[in-house]
Amino acid sequence: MDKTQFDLVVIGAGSTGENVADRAARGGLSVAVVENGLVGGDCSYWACMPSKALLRPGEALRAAEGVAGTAAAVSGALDVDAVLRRRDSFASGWDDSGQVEWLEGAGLVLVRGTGRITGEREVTVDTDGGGQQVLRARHAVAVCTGTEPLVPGIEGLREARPWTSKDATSAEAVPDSLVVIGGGVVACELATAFADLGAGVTVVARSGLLGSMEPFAGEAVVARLRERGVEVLLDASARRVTRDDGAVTVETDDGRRVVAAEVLVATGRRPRTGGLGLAAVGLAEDEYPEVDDTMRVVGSDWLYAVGDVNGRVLLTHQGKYQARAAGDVIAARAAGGVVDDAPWGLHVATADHRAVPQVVFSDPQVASVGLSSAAAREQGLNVSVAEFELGDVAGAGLHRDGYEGHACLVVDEDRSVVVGATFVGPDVAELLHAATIAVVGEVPLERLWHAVPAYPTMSEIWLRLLEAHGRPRSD
Ligand SMILES: Cc1cc2nc3c(=O)[nH]c(=O)nc-3n(C[C@H](O)[C@H](O)[C@H](O)COP(=O)(O)OP(=O)(O)OC[C@H]3O[C@@H](n4cnc5c(N)ncnc54)[C@H](O)[C@@H]3O)c2cc1C
Ligand SMILES: NC(=O)c1ccc[n+]([C@@H]2O[C@H](COP(=O)([O-])OP(=O)(O)OC[C@H]3O[C@@H](n4cnc5c(N)ncnc54)[C@H](O)[C@@H]3O)[C@@H](O)[C@H]2O)c1
Repeated sequence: MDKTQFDLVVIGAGSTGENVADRAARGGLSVAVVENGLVGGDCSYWACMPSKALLRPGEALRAAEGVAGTAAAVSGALDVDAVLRRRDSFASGWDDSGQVEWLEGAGLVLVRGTGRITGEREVTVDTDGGGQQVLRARHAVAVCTGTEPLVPGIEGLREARPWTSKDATSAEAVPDSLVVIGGGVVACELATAFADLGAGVTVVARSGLLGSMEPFAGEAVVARLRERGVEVLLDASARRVTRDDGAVTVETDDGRRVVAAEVLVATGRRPRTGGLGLAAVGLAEDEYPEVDDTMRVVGSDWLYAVGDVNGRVLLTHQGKYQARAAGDVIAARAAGGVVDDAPWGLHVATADHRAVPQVVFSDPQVASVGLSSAAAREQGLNVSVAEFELGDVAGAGLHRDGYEGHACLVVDEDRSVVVGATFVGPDVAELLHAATIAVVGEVPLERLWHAVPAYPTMSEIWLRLLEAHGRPRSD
């Protein structure tokens, strides 16, 4: 085989790129994967895994402290060193040899270096060894290069050498104090983690927290952070940042000053497309490429953009879901086979539009799927919202003394189906998939009344929410 010619060339071996490549190879294609960092990408080394490894010990401690009887069995604070060493193991010590072994075992060819598009179906790699290799794709090129932190143009911020989520998730030590700029998922999770680990944390958010979710979610996270001694400044925009004698000062536009050892910027992401050569194929270099539901770039018959880089949904599980569709459709198109691109078909990522599940591992956890009530109304749906206090469910009371939590279902009354759900409270993450199934399956409320939650589990929240909504008549 000509080593420079493959059926598919994938740029980026993160969780998305790995899955595009694997699915296409299972479909019979030869695949090269180009990676200039660690095989496995952000999720494995600087995002999901290390951040959750930093958060889990605090959760476990709170769980034990929250039950009379076990509370007496735990004393003292977290063992920070042990937490950091456990985090290291979840990041595989930032060594990707395990993932490389998997990749090669799957029959994929790894090319280490930085790839860029230099023509139709052509990728030129500046290899890690210092040379260049030109890879030609018979059928398709898939760009799976992810996103990078967006550092806003706040005066002095860049010069103050801020932490990004990459620095925070791989931190070797816990700073005495940390100021977090931003109010989204990264800000909430990392503020929680570093507060658990003993840092004095301040959050500076220009509006509320978790703004795209149901308002009660962000409000609950703010309340708990404050209860635990985190200073949360809402409706506060960072105006200027300075670093002197090791300390960082963040000044807000209403004149407040926060001094801390480190500043973490958590203000969103931008596509990692710089230098990728997208301009050579008529696309903007610094924008999320527009794709159809098979992840093919609009206007092209060979270029795909999958996962974070297309900006549809910045979540590992959705990137992998897109990857399964894209890998399969690339193989199908290469074979001249049938393409099933109707909504919910084999080769499309329909769930991206209306059934995305997400868990924020803050304290309390926030788990949501589908549309928020505000988004559903904006879409013109005839919406009703059923709400219930999770703490009033027997299983939740057993789970933790004085359990506090809240949940809601967003119902499209015209179709009598659930289009969104949000659960807030300790350990609600595992409640979410039932809601995802209800939303994706468009299960009529009439039928949901027959899905009986076991007693006494937290899942009885479903029964209470259905009762709060009222039983629909089936005639
Ligand atoms: C702090 C944090 C926590 C998160 N936690 C969660 C979570 O709990 N759950 C969840 O679902 N999502 C989470 N996310 C989001 C998740 O990390 C991303 O959605 C996911 O990593 C995207 O995967 P990807 O493969 O599309 O991109 P990436 O993981 O970014 O992979 C892209 C790969 O492409 C490589 N690359 C880039 N350019 C080139 C080039 N020109 N040539 C060669 N290689 C290149 C990069 O080195 C990288 O390995 C979190 C994000 C952050 C920041
Ligand atoms: N558990 C998870 O699933 C998980 C965890 C972490 C991250 N992620 C994903 O990673 C992505 C990135 O997360 P994120 O928190 O960085 O982004 P985000 O979009 O969730 O939040 C960005 C925050 O920064 C604020 N902001 C934006 N520009 C600003 C500016 N100039 N000044 C001050 N504030 C500004 C926004 O108001 C918002 O509060 C998200 O899409 C998220 O879904 C997921």
